[in-house]
Amino acid sequence: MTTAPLLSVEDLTVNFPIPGGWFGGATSHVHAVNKVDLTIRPGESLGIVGESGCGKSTLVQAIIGLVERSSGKVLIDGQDFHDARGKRKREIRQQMQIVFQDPQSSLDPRLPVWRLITEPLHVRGGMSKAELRARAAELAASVGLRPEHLDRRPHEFSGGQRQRIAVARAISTDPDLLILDEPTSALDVSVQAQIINLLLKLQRELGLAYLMISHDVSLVRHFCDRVAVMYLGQIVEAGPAVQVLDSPAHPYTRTLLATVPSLKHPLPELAATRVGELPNNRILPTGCYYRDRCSFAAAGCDRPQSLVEFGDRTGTVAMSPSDKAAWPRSVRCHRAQAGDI
Ligand SMILES: Nc1ncnc2c1ncn2[C@@H]1O[C@H](COP(=O)(O)OP(=O)(O)OP(=O)(O)O)[C@@H](O)[C@H]1O
Repeated sequence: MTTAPLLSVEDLTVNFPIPGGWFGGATSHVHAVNKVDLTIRPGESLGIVGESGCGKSTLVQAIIGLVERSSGKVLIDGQDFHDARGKRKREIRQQMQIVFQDPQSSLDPRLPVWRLITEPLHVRGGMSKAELRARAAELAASVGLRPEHLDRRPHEFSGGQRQRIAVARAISTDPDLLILDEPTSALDVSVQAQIINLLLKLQRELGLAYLMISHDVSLVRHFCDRVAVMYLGQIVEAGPAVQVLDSPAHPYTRTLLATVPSLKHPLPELAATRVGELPNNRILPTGCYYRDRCSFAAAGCDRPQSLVEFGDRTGTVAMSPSDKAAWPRSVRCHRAQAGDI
């Protein structure tokens, strides 16, 4: 049995114009997100990993409508929320909420906790102050805050508690999907696990789907069902998190993982990068975007590479018999597809 996707992203592209031309026009563009396709089913969690500047934040901000897409579609339950208008647009938008990295800057310091938590409901309208307070108390309890916290201001809380407030606010509209933008990276290590456990508990209780971006590959392996690896605005490899992160296929994924000492790798030689930094994303390379940095580059890499499903490198389908067994692995590298590397 397969479940229809909750979120479908099709061919999503975001180019930022760089002003400087005649009369203030754009002379060139930053190609931040390049033709990304992804899906998330109800209750599933997808992690996006990749080095700084690869386009993770822009991708999720384009999905939720915080940055303008240049082309492509974002469908929630089959409906494109960018094309919807008025009340319908707000309804679709409320199915997705975002939790940012830094709770300090995402919470208005002037408001008490009960108002912060119920801000999205306040904006939606139709609830009395007493109803909002009652809902705030329920939400606070579900994230581990106490009733006496409701009248305090954000500065009276620790970083971990502030992130609990941000999570309570994000779930206030009963969304189906939470976007988690590095949700624990601004927190002390001792507190990170508490927030992750809270998110896992809420996922079990509320059936939430998560789209998480993170630099922390070990966290993504632990937290997410599936992972997509981004390089220069493209997804270069995707599949079940454990399989992709334990036996990476794309040379870039191997390089990324070679910098994570806590992961165990079955491959003897992981690092596949010869030289260099993330290339200039104002002028996209022809052919494989990773070609100039890849020690496996060969004939054929100068042609554009497609993200193609391929056989499981470990030879097992790990998650049978659940729906998750249907997850394909895919890679954007013709040499990996052919089993050459
Ligand atoms: N508003 C903007 N105008 C121009 N370029 C931008 C803008 N926002 C992001 N970029 C560029 O788009 C590219 C992708 O940036 P983005 O922040 O999405 O990457 P990231 O993978 O999230 O990085 P990090 O992990 O450091 O947050 C970068 O080259 C960045 O400089």
